[in-house]
Amino acid sequence: MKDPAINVNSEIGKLKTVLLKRPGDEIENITPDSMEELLFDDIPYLKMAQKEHDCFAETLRENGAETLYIDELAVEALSQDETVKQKFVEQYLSEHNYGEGVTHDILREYLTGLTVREMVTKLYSGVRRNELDIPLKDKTLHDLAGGDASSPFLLNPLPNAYFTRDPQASIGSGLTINHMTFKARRPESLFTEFVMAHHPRFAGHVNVWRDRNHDTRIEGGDELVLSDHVLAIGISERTSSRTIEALTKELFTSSDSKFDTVVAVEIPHNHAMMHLDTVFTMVNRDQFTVFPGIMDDAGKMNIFVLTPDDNGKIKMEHHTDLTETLKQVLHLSELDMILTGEGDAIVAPREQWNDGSNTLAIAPGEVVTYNRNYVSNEILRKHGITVHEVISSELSRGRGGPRCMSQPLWREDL
Ligand SMILES: NC(=O)NCCC[C@H](N)C(=O)O
Repeated sequence: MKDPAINVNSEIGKLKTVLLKRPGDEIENITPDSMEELLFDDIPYLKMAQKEHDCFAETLRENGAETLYIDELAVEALSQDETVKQKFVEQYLSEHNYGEGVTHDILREYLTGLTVREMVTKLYSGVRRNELDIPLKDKTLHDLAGGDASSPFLLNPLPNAYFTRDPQASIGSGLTINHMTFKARRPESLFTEFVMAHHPRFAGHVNVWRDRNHDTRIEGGDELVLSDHVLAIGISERTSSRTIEALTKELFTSSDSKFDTVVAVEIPHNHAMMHLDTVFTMVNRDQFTVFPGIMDDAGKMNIFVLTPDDNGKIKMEHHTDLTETLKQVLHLSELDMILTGEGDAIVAPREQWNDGSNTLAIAPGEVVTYNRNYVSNEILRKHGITVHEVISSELSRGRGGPRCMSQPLWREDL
């Protein structure tokens, strides 16, 4: 790939460019009734969430990272050409089961009548049923009866969009554009698809290792780039073993990829630990954070190391010790595994719930974390890590931390 627009060969190389989404009106469209379906445990106070997010973004900029916003990139990509905008709207509607009919036509007319910026903002925040005037005689059974019709939205809001880690994942000179697990998040990666295909900064400059047009699931919170040839991928609530196998095959066979080892790590399937990065992150060349709750009482877990064999197939080894496995694949003689909340029976799960394990490395040994996880932050400092704390009362209500809120697009190579 000539002039790649993405360069991510580690979890810890100095962060130079990162993709974000500032929380917007989509947060105001969460209600107690829709909260669970929208994957929130509470309703954040938007003004404060925005202040906190601005503080996060400012911390990244102060430390040398360029911040790009996915909605801005989408506006630029969809403004390239009227046909791109039309194609995007058609696909967005068809993925919401408005393939044809009066509601489809009214929504299409409404959305394409907006400026591209208004349209993008609107799609993130959602379109309410009462915003559009659909005459009763034109309503279909789908508009009137049960199911979806009981929702106040024709197009649901996308309140999880500020977790930019998940709809895609940068790996080497490319990315995966993800088929996400829950309906509430699936539209998010359509924005990525159009940005990568039509934005002048990215079009023709990224390898797409796997696109979103698959039935099997994967999310970026499960995809960790441990080195320029080793990936860790969570087998989780959100990422299936079938996807991991297919992605591994693609990475092992593509001439643009240097990856030759995939460490598939099985984690519990639940909302507190929905992705690998909610329980395990890399903070330095030989230092990691881990939430001990992912292991059994003997400290064991299921880990599968995938490598190419001599016949162009994939061979697999079963391991049970995370530290030993990492030492082996990363060729380290020693490794420092830092326990979230120091492994305390109360502090560790409390801080993990508010993303105490979800650190974002901005350079080797330098991380951004939520200030509320003060025990884990102190432990990190004791282990020699530089910690930049950001305010976090409202952002954490969406169950994601600094790593979840950021998609690195460029890191300096180590
Ligand atoms: N990488 C991450 O762990 N992202 C956090 C995503 C939280 C969001 N509410 C979700 O359930 O998808």
